[in-house]
Amino acid sequence: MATATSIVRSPAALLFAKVTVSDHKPTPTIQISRFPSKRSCFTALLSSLHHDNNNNNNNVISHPKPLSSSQLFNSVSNGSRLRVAYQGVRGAYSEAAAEKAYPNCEAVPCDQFDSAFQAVEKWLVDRAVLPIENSLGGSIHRNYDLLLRHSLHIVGEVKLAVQHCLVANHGVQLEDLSRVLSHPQALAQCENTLTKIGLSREAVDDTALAAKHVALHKLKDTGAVASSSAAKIYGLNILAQNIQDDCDNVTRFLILAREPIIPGIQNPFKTSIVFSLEEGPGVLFKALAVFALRQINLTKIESRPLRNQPLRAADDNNGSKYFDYLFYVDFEASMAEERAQNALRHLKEFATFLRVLGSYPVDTTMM
Ligand SMILES: O=C(O)C(=O)C[C@]1(C(=O)O)C=C[C@@H](O)C=C1
Repeated sequence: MATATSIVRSPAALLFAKVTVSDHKPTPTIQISRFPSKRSCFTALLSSLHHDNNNNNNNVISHPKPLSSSQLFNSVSNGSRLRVAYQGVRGAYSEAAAEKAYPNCEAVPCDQFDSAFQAVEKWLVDRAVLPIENSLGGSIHRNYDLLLRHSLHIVGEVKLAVQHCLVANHGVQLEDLSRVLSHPQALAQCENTLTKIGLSREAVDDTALAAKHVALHKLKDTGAVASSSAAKIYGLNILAQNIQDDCDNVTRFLILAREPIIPGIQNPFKTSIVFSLEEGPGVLFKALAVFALRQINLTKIESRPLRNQPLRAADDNNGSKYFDYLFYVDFEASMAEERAQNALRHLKEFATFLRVLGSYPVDTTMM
């Protein structure tokens, strides 16, 4: 058996972990070991689902189970097809995004976004495909925070048209439903429709997990907002199609890898950066001007709290406090272009922190 041992750097703790990568072992069965505990009323429901998963007592719904952080040391890559981690269970939109990015890949389900980041860092998979923003629901803040906490590189983006269905068990009518389960982003994208129907909403980790739960527990009063492929996988009936509030509902996913790609100039490229600034009048204006001065178009700006020092006293000592922010900016230029290099050199002169997250081809499939 050929094995390769590599040292992988865990940026969060600045620790070094030893990971063994084998290219001959078969892919191990990946199991759920825990569910997040954030949503209290839903915890019992989720743990019953967990129990069902582990007993594997329903062969209609026995699919590979998501990778959790605790299993990351026990799983190996078989070295054949490209392995692409996504968050969710089979039938999630993220799985479809992974398959759109890499049509012949082995899509590997992970229970949390963080597990997908770690799976790449520990060489268990080759890439991760994770949602970053949606045209209706906005940014997926958790992934912005994780991008900084981990040291992966953005090597591409993929845009996916998201068409939600209201799904339920066969024989269940719309008027039988009192609540609906789904991912918070999916619920937000269908806000108006769900309000009109008058259904109460409960959040779960992904849309396909919602469908799976409704099917597994043969629920009669609860439906799910999920994809038509999730309905098919879990044997559910589609009560309504295209229920998102706008028919042009697109989610943008990032493709993450251990190594950056060499930026090109032949195709349209985009670069993602994160930086922080001193407090003061016009500082953000000055930061954004480094791009405007060079005719570089910005496509996205997001601010997130700088977590290790969220509050700072004002210089004038009048007792007021400022929040500290990180600014995430996407701009339309490749790092191979001189104007992009000059812009970042200029920004570095006054930014208190700057990191290039990746320079990668623009997904032009939905333009
Ligand atoms: O729940 C899923 O199916 C996902 O893949 C997650 C997710 C998201 O996080 O935004 C992906 C696409 C849709 O916007 C809705 C949910």
